[in-house]
Amino acid sequence: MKILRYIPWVAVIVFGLLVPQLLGQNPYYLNLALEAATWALANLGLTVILGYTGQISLGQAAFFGIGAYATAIVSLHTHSLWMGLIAGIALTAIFGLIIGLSTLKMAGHYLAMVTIGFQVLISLVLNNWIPVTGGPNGITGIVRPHFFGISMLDDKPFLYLVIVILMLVASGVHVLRRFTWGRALRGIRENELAARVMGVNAFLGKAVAFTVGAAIAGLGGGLYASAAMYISPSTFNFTQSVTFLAMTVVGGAGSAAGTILGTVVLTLLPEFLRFLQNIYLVVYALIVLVVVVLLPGGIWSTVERLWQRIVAPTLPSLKSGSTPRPNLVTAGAPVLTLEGVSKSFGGLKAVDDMNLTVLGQEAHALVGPNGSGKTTVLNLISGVYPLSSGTVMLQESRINGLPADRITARGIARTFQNIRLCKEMTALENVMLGLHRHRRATFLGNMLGSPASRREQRDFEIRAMEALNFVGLSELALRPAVSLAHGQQRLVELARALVAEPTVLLLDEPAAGLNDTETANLLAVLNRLKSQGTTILLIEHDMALVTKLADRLTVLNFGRKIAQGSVEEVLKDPLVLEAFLGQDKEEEHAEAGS
Ligand SMILES: Nc1ncnc2c1ncn2[C@@H]1O[C@H](COP(=O)(O)OP(=O)(O)OP(=O)(O)O)[C@@H](O)[C@H]1O
Repeated sequence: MKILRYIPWVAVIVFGLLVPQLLGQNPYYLNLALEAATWALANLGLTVILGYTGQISLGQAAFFGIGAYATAIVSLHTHSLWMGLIAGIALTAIFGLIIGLSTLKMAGHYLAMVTIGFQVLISLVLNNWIPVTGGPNGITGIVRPHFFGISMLDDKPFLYLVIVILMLVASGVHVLRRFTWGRALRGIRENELAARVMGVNAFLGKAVAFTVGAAIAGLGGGLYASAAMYISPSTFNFTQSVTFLAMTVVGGAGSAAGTILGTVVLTLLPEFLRFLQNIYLVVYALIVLVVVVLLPGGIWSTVERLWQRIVAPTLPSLKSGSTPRPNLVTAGAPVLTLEGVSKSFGGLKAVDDMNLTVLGQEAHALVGPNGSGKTTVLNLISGVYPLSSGTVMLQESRINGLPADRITARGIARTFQNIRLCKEMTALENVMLGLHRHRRATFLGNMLGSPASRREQRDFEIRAMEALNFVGLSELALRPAVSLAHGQQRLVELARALVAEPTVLLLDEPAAGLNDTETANLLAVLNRLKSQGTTILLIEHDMALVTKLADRLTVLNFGRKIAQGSVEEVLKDPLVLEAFLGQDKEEEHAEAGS
């Protein structure tokens, strides 16, 4: 029932608006609620950075602090909290962007170290830049606004204001997750290389995630400063950053609702544990650990799973008869040209002076013994590796030297030998990621749930369903990729490449690991693609499949091209026979020896 889907929204809004009423006039609880609501904003920033994009930030309290101080200082000078908030958001966004830019060179633990360093630096500045920050004494007398003529000096109306702002930001973060940019960020988290090859500029995505995540924390910090009317550096230290991280992870970093839940739970927990006096921190830490270990997706992921059992998501509709269309090029015209392409890894020449021309609408197979450089050729074409020398032309334009996402945008799409799907995302979402290069809606539009974002979402859903239907998997569209069989995962990858409407489709051993039935099914799909005029460059060890599909064949051995031509011609070539027979003999020896 569609109406059931709105119940969580209504429940959240009613609960949020009831909280100030339920707390009555108790100043302690009102303060606690104000604190939790502003912390929840800092944590929503972390949802975008960590939960969606998978980037560790241990400096969220620094962003929160920069927002608080900038808001306090500017609002004290201008007597306007709104001016203060704008300054706070802008300044934290700039700092967020700077940290985000460091992701070009840093990832994982190194990035975590950068954010810790940033946190420590900001704490030092807040403590020691006394003329501006007031040093350890902090800043007092921070203004509270008038809003539509209502004074916010009382905690209760101010709490209402903060809760409304929190809900607006939370709904922005929530809807971002399902639209194009949110999907791209999640793609970066789950499989950055796959996302890049599907046309996502991962560096830009991470920089934007940090900028937006920091700006949201800055907003939270500004509201915190106004709520407390007094700030000092001790509120924005490393311990607070760790607390923010714990709140986000315990609730569920991957969703806005989980983040708010985690913030509420870990704000209230110390209150419930006060009776334990000295050992309450130990118990607090144990509870956090237990939740993190037992519920890796956070408390909310369990709630979400239960909810999906009650309200099962419905399959998007399919337009009958439509199929993904390749970007057609003239049959027989050169489409993809490699000239003098070489790639060395240290002393090893994996590809050596390779020349290759793929013609329009042909299926061209690249074969050769193990380690002969086939996958490296595909990696060079798709921008995964830079070339050591040579050029790669797609029709008239040179594509080597471009980043992978721009090469995809020019018309190259590929699959991988070792399947690279975003495993926690559904098959449908994985395929929709392949449509990233066709996006129109902006990041902000996605967060605001703009009509353009909604239209794009519907259009992408239909196109992705068509592609899944084309490979025979539309019924499994809503299953997480990780739950699909190996052969099905290969077809999802193929569907993901098809929706990009490539000029040239690169397939790296699509039949690897498939049984006979799955291989026959794959061959039928590839033959249908061929009959539509798709230009295909394929690596494959299954020579039966190659013989049935390929128009021409190029053979590599030790990184060098040793033969090229029609399948029949090439398979009679003595050099080719020697290369393959040599390999067979090696394999026989190996088997005899084992
Ligand atoms: N990133 C890398 N770093 C170092 N060496 C590499 C790298 N990628 C490939 N190589 C080496 O380059 C050579 C060619 O590897 P490549 O994977 O292109 O061969 P292949 O023909 O695709 O093999 P297979 O059929 O087994 O997949 C191999 O010796 C491999 O070890």
